[in-house]
Amino acid sequence: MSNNELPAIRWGVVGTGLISSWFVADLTIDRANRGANHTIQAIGSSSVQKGQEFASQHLSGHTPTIYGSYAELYNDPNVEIVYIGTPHAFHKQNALDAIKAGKHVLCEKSFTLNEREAKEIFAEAKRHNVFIMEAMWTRFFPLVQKLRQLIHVDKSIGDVHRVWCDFGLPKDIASLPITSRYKDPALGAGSLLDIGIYSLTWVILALESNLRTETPEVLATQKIVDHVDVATSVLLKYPDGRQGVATSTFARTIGSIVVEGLAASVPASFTIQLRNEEPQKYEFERPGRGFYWEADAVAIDIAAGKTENDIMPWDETIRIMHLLDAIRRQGGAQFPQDFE
Ligand SMILES: NC(=O)C1=CN([C@@H]2O[C@H](COP(=O)(O)OP(=O)(O)OC[C@H]3O[C@@H](n4cnc5c(N)ncnc54)[C@H](OP(=O)(O)O)[C@@H]3O)[C@@H](O)[C@H]2O)C=CC1
Ligand SMILES: O=C1OC[C@@H](O)[C@H](O)[C@H]1O
Repeated sequence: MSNNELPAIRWGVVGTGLISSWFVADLTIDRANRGANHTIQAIGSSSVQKGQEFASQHLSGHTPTIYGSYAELYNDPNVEIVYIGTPHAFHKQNALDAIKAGKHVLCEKSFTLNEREAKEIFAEAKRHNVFIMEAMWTRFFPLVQKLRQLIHVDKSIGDVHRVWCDFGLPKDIASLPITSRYKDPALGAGSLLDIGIYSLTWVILALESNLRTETPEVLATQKIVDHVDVATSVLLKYPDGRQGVATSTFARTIGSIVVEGLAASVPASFTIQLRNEEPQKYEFERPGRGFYWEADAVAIDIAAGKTENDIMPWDETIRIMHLLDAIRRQGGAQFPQDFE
C-alpha cells in the first residue's frame, strides 16, 4: 500500500511537556512500514508562546496551529483527535472537554486518578459516540505481540506460573518543586500511576492468555513519603494459583546486582552492573555442595563455648517465623499445629 492510500488523521496535542515532545517527534519521523499518515494539526498550551517554543523545538518543518488554551484546540474543526499529554490529574477534565467538543481522544497513562473518573469519561465518550483510548503504548509494540505468542500460543516455556516485573525510575522527589507532578498528590504523584502501571501491565500480559477474563486478588504495600508512594509492591494472585509480582520505585541506585547459581539456595556467582559500565562478574570456588561452611561455623561456636551463632542468631529465626506466620495468615496456608 502506498502512503497515499493509508488512513490519515489530524491530531491536536494538549500539553507541551515531555511526553508530548516524544509523541510528536515519533509521529513525524520518516519510517518504513507506516500504518497511517499523521498530521500534527494543532498544539494547545497554557500560552501561545509556550506552544510556539514547543513547535519550533519538536516540529521543525511542520506548521501546526498554536493555541494558548486547550478550549480553542477542542473547537478547531480541523482537529480530529486530541492527544492528552498533561499530568494524570487533568486527564479527566481534558478528556471530558475534548469529547464534549466531539473529538476522539488518546489519553496518556495513567488514564485517570481512579476508576470512578475513568467510568465518567467512558460514559461521556459513549454519549458522544467518539473513540477514546488510554495511551498504554507498550502494549502495541510488536515485541509484546511476539512475546505473548511465544508464551501463550506456542507455550515456549510451558505453563507460566509466576512473573516478576520491576520498574525503578530514580527521582529525587525532595529536590523537586512542590508543583511537580512527581511530588504533588493532587497531580496524581507517586510511583504506582507513573511507572508501576508498566510493571503491572507486563505481569498481566505474561500471566493472562485471555486478557480480561480473570480478576486476580491483590495484595499490596506502599512506602509513602509526604503523601506520595515512592515505592509500591503488588502481588497478584489468580484463582488457579498463578502469581505476579509488580514493583515500582523512585529510589535511586547506581546499578544492580544479579546473583547466579543452580538455585536460590546455591549461589555460585554474582554480576555487578553499574550504569554505563561493563558488567563485572565475581565467581567463587565451591568444591562439593557447600554444606561444610555452616558445619564449620557450628563447630567453631561450640568450641568457643557459644550458644548462638552470630550469622543466624535466635532472634533472627524468631523474626523470620513471625513473618512466615503473618504471610500464611494473609495467604491461607494452614497447618494442623496452628490450632493446637
Ligand atoms: N508513555 C510514556 O512513555 C510517558 C507518559 N507520560 C505521561 O504523560 C503525562 C504527562 O507527563 P509529562 O509529559 O512527563 O509531564 P510534564 O510535566 O513534562 O508536562 C505536562 C504538561 O501538561 C500541561 N499542564 C497543564 N496543567 C498543568 C499543571 N497544573 N501542572 C503541570 N503541567 C500542566 C503543561 O503543558 P502546557 O503548559 O503547554 O499546557 C505541561 O507542560 C502523565 O500522565 C505521564 O504519566 C509521561 C512520560 C512518558
Ligand atoms: O511513562 C513514563 O515513562 C517514562 C518516565 O520518564 C515517566 O515518568 C513515566 O510517566
